[in-house]
Amino acid sequence: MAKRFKLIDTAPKQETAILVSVVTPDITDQIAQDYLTELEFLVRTAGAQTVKVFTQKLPKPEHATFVGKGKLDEIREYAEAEEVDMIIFDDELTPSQLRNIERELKRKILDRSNLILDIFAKHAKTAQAKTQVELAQLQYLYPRLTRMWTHLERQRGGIGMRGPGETQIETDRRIILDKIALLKEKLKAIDKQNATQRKNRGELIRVALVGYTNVGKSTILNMLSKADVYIENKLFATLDTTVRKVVIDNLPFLLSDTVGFIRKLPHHLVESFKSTLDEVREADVLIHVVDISHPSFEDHIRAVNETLKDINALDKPTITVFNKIDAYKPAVEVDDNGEERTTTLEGFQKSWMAKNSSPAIFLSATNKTNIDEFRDTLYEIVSKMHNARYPYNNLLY
Ligand SMILES: Nc1nc2c(ncn2[C@@H]2O[C@H](COP(=O)(O)OP(=O)(O)OP(=O)(O)O)[C@@H](O)[C@H]2O)c(=O)[nH]1
Repeated sequence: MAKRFKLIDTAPKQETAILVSVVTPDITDQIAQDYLTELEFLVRTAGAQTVKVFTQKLPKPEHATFVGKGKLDEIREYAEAEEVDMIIFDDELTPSQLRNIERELKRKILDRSNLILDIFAKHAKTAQAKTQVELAQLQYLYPRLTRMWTHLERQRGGIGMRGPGETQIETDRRIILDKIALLKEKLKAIDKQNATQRKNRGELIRVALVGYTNVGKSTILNMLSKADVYIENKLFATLDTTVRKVVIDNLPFLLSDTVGFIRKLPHHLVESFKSTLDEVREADVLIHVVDISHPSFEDHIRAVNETLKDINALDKPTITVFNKIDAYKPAVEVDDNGEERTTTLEGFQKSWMAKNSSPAIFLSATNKTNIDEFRDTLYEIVSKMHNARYPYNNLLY
């Protein structure tokens, strides 16, 4: 008798997610929409699929449950009917909000911080990035420990790990605090090692690429150094600082790529990634890359400048590179009289130049448009610095 085989689908099922955000009066609808689009991109980068978005306008997020009771019921009904795997909130939830929401919705609950940490964990490659992510994860976990202890106990081998007179939670708190202290020590040692490495690289002029995530920094680094840097249309493809020696017309300098910036970055993450930004802090010149095809690129510029200000790097000589001009879409705005105003690329360029004195280049790394102009500008700035540093030996390598 012929055997009948049943085909079994072995491909892992993509997890589905509902996104939830609160729109407060201090942000415009456009910004609220932009945050959601960004969250959806984060979800995709993490490997899940967004199936529904819930938003609620509130003066501020509800203290106990982030959104109101009615909205929570709506979310629960939808999640149950459609069997959605997880609900993701667009802000960092407090430990008690997380507990309350979990009790109500009985599903996996994540927040923006969680999601970013997860993506960072996947992308971390060097010891430094891995240590930084682990530290941030533990700092996130510590105040939310109540529901996590069983997991930790299991990880540590369960019974027998407890100190004298400690409850399980206390044991886990101790485990976490010990681990946090250990990771901080490890990071300090790595930082020291990196500082020595930076010193040993000699006195070449140092240029750092900075910018919002996914703007094309790695593509530009590649283009200039012909290095094979990992490029992907995902957020935070670059977590580790990459440094390349670049030579333009006999002029050598160092070029580094750093972690992309993002709004609403979890506080712990900013803290633990501060040392990654040493490369930026110690650079002589910054190349601030902007994705001009993004509808909120001006907001991104502000977010990056705020971080630069935080690390005292805002006053460094900077070239602003408006990348992706091939994909620029003229912005249409309605003015106070109800008239539509279209900002063309040329129009924006003119108004930017009128307001800013530092060099700005409009280019497309993909189509190689205006690359020579960019190289020339970079050469001019770096060579001036190089010559000032080595007045008697211009061609020092
Ligand atoms: N249309 C267009 N896309 C570009 C251009 N330059 C880069 N990209 C695309 O933008 C995406 C992100 O590029 P990356 O170079 O990885 O960006 P990044 O800023 O290093 O990203 P992070 O490491 O995530 O911060 C990729 O899909 C690139 O192919 C450009 O000039 N035009």
